Amino acid sequence: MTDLRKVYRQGDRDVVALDGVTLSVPKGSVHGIIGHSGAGKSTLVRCLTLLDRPTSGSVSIGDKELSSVSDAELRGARRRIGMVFQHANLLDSRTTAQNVAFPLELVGTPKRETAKKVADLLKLVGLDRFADAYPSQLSGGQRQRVGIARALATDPDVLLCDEPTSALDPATTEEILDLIKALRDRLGLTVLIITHEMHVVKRACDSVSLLESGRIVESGKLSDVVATPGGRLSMALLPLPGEAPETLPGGPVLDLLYSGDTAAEPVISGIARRFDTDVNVLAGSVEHLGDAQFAHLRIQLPASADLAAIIAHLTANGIAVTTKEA
Ligand SMILES: Nc1ncnc2c1ncn2[C@@H]1O[C@H](COP(=O)(O)OP(=O)(O)OP(=O)(O)O)[C@@H](O)[C@H]1O
Repeated sequence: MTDLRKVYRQGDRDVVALDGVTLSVPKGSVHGIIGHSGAGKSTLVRCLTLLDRPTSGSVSIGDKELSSVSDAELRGARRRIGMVFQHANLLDSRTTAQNVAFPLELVGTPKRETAKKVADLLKLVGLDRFADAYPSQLSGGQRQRVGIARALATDPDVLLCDEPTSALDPATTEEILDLIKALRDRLGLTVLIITHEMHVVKRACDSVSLLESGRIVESGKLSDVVATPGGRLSMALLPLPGEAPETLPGGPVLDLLYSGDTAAEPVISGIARRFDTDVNVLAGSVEHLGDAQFAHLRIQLPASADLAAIIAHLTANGIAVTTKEA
């Protein structure tokens, strides 16, 4: 999407819901868009699914621009994006198989082809034994699996997931996110997950954008944004406990941010030995993101420590250091 703007007219004033959103998601990757209520997530979903026309800017998949297609081409263009909703939005009077078949019926797919496709999709999402069950007989996680199978029925290039796990318990959330990643691997899908929950981003995404007041204010690979000292996403991905003190009498307080390779080194004992000093760990957070481990530590050194030399040593070892107190 390029320079996407959406302005709503409300009475006599304009509400800018999207204010120049530009984002390119590589094919086959899972990208999270995270934002608080009112950030513009729903508007973005509506513009991406072509339910709403952006005021300006464009949406493309591959080299096909979707936002400027004629009304006649709209249905075909929409099929390139499979949509997964917070609540699976299944038709209660239809069985699992009939729900998945629904988008195929809409485009007039022959019955035999539909039956084969539905059987394949149900297998793919692990629901082949539930083909004849009705939504009321399924758990929330199973219903969401049906929703995902239905979204895949028209062989989309992109899976757009709007708060796909917000209505699920933590264990089911993990199952569904793992399924989405497995489907990406298997089908080469490009996945966009719109969410307000950071754990969804941690679990499922390769890259992430922070949407705020209709703008993307930070964006990048998870491993890059987490390693940006002071970055909003970094602090949200690797938070320190709320009560961690920023200043303390007795000596300087430092925040250290480091990743996988460096995390293998014993950073704290390394400083203690090398500089013959005490190191007080005030707070810490360690996360596995993708294949790598990231750590965020807040430490305090004695007033007598050689601060400049310690910071130079840490920086030389690839550790980002922020001084909380001079
Ligand atoms: N149809 C509309 N008419 C006028 N203003 C709108 C309309 N839709 C959205 N807005 C405004 O655009 C801004 C973004 O809203 P949007 O619903 O996209 O945010 P959101 O991030 O999805 O929030 P939530 O998670 O609460 O749904 C808000 O200020 C909202 O009031």
